Amino acid sequence: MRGLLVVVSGPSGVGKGTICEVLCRRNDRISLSISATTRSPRAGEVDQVHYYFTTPERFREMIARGELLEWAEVYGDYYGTPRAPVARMLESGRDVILEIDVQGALQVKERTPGAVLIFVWPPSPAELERRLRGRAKDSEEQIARRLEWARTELQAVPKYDYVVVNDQVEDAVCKVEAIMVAEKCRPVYFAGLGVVT
Ligand SMILES: Nc1nc2c(ncn2[C@@H]2O[C@H](COP(=O)(O)OP(=O)(O)O)[C@@H](O)[C@H]2O)c(=O)[nH]1
Ligand SMILES: Nc1ncnc2c1ncn2[C@@H]1O[C@H](COP(=O)(O)OP(=O)(O)O)[C@@H](O)[C@H]1O
Repeated sequence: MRGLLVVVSGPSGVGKGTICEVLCRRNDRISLSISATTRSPRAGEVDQVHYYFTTPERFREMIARGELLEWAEVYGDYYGTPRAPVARMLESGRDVILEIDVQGALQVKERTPGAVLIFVWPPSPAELERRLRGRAKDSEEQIARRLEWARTELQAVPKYDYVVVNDQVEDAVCKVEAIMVAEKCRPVYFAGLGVVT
């Protein structure tokens, strides 16, 4: 059976990366898609592991060749999902998580029927700011920009299928796992197996 395509979005610092890492670590049928980006690597980030770090020229080539499932400009840099690895993993039956922004998520929703969109939300605005600062990976200017953008992203929440509040990481991961199990029991998921024609 084809894998499930799950989109995880939410404001910067809410804990998307933390949730997805735990989810993939304990479910060996779930893979995280590696995005391409023109942003510079942060300390500790490894090319081809955390992102495919690339130039704006190369990124524009990928767009022109149709190599990206979706792409968007976020905080002044380009980010996009390489299409081929995602298609390969889904066809082999693996579930795939795209940790991407709202603009990209809505493109996936339009182009990929069956994709499940999950929005991760903080327990409070103050806690979001605390996490963003606690991560200590962004400048004050970058933090202000990310908090401002969080207010814009909030408007897209009704277009998502689910909202998961990330209070305790363990609870949030369990909720994402539960959503994935439930989505795999929808009749539409069995199209092609003779259950739905
Ligand atoms: N549309 C799109 N957004 C992405 C992609 N990869 C990452 N993003 C989003 O880009 C934003 C910035 O990501 P990043 O630079 O890693 O910063 P962080 O979210 O603050 O850790 C986040 O909202 C990510 O979800 C992608 O392939 N496509
Ligand atoms: N449920 C949580 N409670 C407390 N801190 C958290 C929680 N989830 C994530 N964090 C912390 O918040 C910071 C931002 O998390 P991260 O996963 O990098 O966010 P994002 O990927 O959404 O930008 C990290 O320091 C992380 O350890």
